[in-house]
Amino acid sequence: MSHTPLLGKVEVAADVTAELDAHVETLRAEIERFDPTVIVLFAPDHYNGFFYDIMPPFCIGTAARAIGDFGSAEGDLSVPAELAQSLAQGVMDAGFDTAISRGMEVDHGAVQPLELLFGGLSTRPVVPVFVNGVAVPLTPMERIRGFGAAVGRHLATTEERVLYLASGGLSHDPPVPQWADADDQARAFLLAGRHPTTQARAARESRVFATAEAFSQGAASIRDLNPTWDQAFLESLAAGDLATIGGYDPEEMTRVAGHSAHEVRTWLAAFGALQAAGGDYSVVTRYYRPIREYIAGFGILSAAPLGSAPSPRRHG
Ligand SMILES: O=C(O)CCc1cccc(O)c1O
Ligand SMILES: [Fe+2]
Repeated sequence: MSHTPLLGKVEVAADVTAELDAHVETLRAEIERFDPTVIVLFAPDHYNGFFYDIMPPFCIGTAARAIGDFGSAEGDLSVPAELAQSLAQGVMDAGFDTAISRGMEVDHGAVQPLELLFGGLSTRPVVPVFVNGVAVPLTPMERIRGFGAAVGRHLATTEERVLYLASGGLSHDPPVPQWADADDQARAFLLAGRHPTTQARAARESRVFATAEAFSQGAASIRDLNPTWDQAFLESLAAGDLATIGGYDPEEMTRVAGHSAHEVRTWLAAFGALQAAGGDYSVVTRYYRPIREYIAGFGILSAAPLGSAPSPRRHG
């Protein structure tokens, strides 16, 4: 699912809020029926936990703490360390040289789906898997599918009932600084801006709120949402056609869907994992709406392996 730190913080038409809430509720019920023993959470980061001093394409956390940006929950995630470590070994054995962290810091990108779907940070065991979705250079999209598949193949050898959960995207272009056009101060932040002062954090959050306000009135300089691109992405995922998405060109993604559209990497990793672990899948819940107030093409797509889906909605 998409995330946005503006959720619940800015005004959106009541029917849109109701529709989004209803779909989150559907997902919640779906997950409750599935009753996962562990959640593998593919999440991006917005220069809160990962910076340019060391920016890996992937990182598996054996322990993690949420930093609490934009009023999101702060505190420890409940990470099954041994499982996370064996997962890291498994994907490395499969040829994906993942980074690991024994003290990962995560932001709203990881926390929002946990709060929405589980009511908090530590109600279920979670293995956080950072997927870089903002800091160029970016590894090819096909590599992300492969990485996800390695995760799925490894976990399929365990007794765990795994929920693969991805957070991010779809098309959106929030005001996250870019190295290429950043001034010295912004570069210092992008390089190693961990644990900002309260004032620095507040300034950053105000900038996002101001941009969202302008954007919803059609007056921001950020790239527009791209519902056509978003729907095509969801359609390929729904059809199990991960090869098409694996062939996306990152530069074109930036151009047509915004600098933060690369967060869809988390979705590709999760569906890659699901497909590798369980074979063909069918969609259970699908939702999409471009919501400018949230600076988000907001989507939800859930799926389960064919034959195991809890009351799947079939087409035709
Ligand atoms: O953390 C930041 O500064 C950017 C936050 C942000 C804003 C709008 C939509 C998003 O999906 C998002 O992540
Ligand atoms: Fe984001």
